[in-house]
Amino acid sequence: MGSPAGTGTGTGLINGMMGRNNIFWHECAVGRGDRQRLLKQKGCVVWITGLSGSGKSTLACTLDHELHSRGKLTYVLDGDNLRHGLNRDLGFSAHDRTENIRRVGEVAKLFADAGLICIASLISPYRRDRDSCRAILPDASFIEVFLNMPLEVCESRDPKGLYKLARAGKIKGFTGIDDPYEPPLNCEIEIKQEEGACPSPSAMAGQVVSYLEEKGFLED
Ligand SMILES: Nc1ncnc2c1ncn2[C@@H]1O[C@H](COP(=O)(O)OS(=O)(=O)O)[C@@H](OP(=O)(O)O)[C@H]1O
Ligand SMILES: Nc1ncnc2c1ncn2[C@@H]1O[C@H](COP(=O)(O)OP(=O)(O)O)[C@@H](O)[C@H]1O
Repeated sequence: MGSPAGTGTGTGLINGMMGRNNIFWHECAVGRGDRQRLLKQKGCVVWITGLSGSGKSTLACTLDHELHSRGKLTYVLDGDNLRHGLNRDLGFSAHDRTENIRRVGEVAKLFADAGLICIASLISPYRRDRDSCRAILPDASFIEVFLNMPLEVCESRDPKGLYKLARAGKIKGFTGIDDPYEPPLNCEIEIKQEEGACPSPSAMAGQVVSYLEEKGFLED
């Protein structure tokens, strides 16, 4: 299943489909289904979006640990971390954020095709960019998780002191302060405060694990 739409024939080149600029798609005999059977799980992308300080990295790592302890193969793509390497040339303009999300979406797609449960945690403030990532994944294998924490909560946490700098005008274009965040309209999972309290990291991860179990991603 190595073709662009995940529907390859398993033999040789698929002419026409990717024949753009004389570049063709090459199919291998071992496909996504074979890898999934080996791993006893289904490849997918858990895409965590939310404001800085909403708990994206905390959820990603807690979920990673929980799935790993259940014998599942996972990999975390964290926005902050990727900006040290793959995306080190990008800043925080709308154009650069879009390119950031496009690249991470493509990498996440490869991990999912490899059969892994890929956990991506990025602010990803633009709906259109998240939807573009969803569009390149096979049906239902893009799971958007909205960490819906109020700005006041995120700002009061401020573990890196960035909100303080943004309020002081020392960082320009900070998401939620003077740069936009577009909440999802149709996400698979929303994590929010209950009676004014944020769920614990293990409760947040539990919500995602339940979804993955229910939809059959934790078996082949
Ligand atoms: N201007 C501005 N706006 C938002 N965030 C900023 C900014 N400058 C630096 N940072 C730090 O970068 C982290 C977000 O990187 P992402 O790759 O997730 O951002 S984005 O998806 O491209 O919007 C973000 O990490 P998290 O706090 O983990 O979200 C910040 O630490
Ligand atoms: N569910 C939670 N309950 C309480 N504090 C949390 C929770 N999730 C994250 N935090 C704390 O909030 C801060 C920001 O979390 P982090 O995961 O770094 O957010 P993000 O990756 O979205 O910037 C950290 O200090 C973290 O310990």
